[in-house]
Amino acid sequence: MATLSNSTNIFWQECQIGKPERQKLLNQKGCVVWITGLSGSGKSTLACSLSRELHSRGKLSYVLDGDNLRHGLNKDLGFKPEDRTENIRRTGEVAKLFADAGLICVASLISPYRKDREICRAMLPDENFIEVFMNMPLELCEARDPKGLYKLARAGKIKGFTGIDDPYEPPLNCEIEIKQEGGVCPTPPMMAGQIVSYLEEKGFLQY
Ligand SMILES: Nc1ncnc2c1ncn2[C@@H]1O[C@H](COP(=O)(O)OS(=O)(=O)O)[C@@H](OP(=O)(O)O)[C@H]1O
Ligand SMILES: Nc1ncnc2c1ncn2[C@@H]1O[C@H](COP(=O)(O)OP(=O)(O)O)[C@@H](O)[C@H]1O
Repeated sequence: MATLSNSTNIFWQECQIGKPERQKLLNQKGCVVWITGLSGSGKSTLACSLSRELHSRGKLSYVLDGDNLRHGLNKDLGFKPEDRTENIRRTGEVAKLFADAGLICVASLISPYRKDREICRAMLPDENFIEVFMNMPLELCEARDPKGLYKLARAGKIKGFTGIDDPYEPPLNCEIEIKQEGGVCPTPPMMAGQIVSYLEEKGFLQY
């Protein structure tokens, strides 16, 4: 894997059309909504529901889904800790570009390690990184098991599976937490509504 900061003699190029001009055009503020949680916790479901809701309001978003990125940009990476770290770093950099483009970038990755998420947060002004924790119990995720991966992990056929034999470090100070109420999971539109309310309140849905 390439080491970081290997380039020398490079200079930052500015353009006359910058983030403010793009945000004005779109009438919204670019930011990153970073959804973290166990496999099966509902990250992709929330990302898609949120993107649909924003679209219906005339707001431009783009979803960066961990599974999808691993089909292309991150296809050279596996699930060893250092590969996950690089996966999150690259996604953070791409998300930063989308936010700079003026979009509401929705990143949905397990992103199990706190320090990796903090590195992505530090790439942006703090208020522009909105960390959403899918706080669903492992038992629920495992019961859902839509891809049958927990079953394989329990059988020892997948090694280093998050929540089984690889750690998940919950956020300590996320902006939004999605959790069950009275043992019931909010519906996808309800989860998306929670994020939209936050974005509205913080002024991201207008410029
Ligand atoms: N060992 C192991 N641990 C966790 N997940 C695994 C593993 N192997 C494959 N998968 C599948 O990969 C999806 C997670 O990819 P991510 O890029 O989000 O993972 S990470 O953020 O780098 O940890 C994850 O997708 P989601 O279920 O949507 O979370 C799994 O389908
Ligand atoms: N709010 C919800 N209520 C009920 N089922 C859900 C909810 N969110 C997700 N699911 C279901 O749980 C499973 C895992 O969701 P998914 O979005 O793929 O999770 P992740 O991306 O975190 O792996 C899917 O079968 C999905 O339909």
